[in-house]
Amino acid sequence: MKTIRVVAAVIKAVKEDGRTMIFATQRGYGEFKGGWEFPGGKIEAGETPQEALKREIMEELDTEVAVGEWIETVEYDYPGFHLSMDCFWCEIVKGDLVLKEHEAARWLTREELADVEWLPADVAVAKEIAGDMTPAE
Ligand SMILES: Nc1nc2c([nH]c(=O)n2[C@H]2C[C@H](O)[C@@H](COP(=O)(O)OP(=O)(O)OP(=O)(O)O)O2)c(=O)[nH]1
Repeated sequence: MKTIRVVAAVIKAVKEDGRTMIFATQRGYGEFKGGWEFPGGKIEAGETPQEALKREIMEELDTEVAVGEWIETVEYDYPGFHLSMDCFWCEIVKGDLVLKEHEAARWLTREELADVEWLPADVAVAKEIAGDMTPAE
């Protein structure tokens, strides 16, 4: 089966009340339209995952991110292809997260991470991230 190598940004921000929020986007086109994901895309030849991620977030959201720690690499079999997806913590350096390709976006608290319809490959990542975040007091 064909393998698609993708990189995804788990963009976090600390809000005024001290809570950490995660940015989730809803796909606006294609096979998975309507599903929720972490923004990102396919790694092109010659790119490091970090370079691909910075490029994709600039293209999709008009925003510069700093790519931080690697979280995990998701390996998932879709009916037509195998997905290998590197997930990284990211923070916004500059920009307003303009939705150029996505249908919608939400900032989610740890508790809200279970509230959106994640793409099949993302369900486990969302759980893992919730486990890494500090619960609300
Ligand atoms: N970006 C992203 N893609 C994901 C996630 N979960 C998941 O299953 N995918 C799948 C959907 C797509 O089949 C593939 C990513 O492709 P993409 O369409 O975002 O990549 P791209 O921007 O380079 O796309 P394109 O120019 O070829 O349309 O990975 C996720 O959290 N983020």
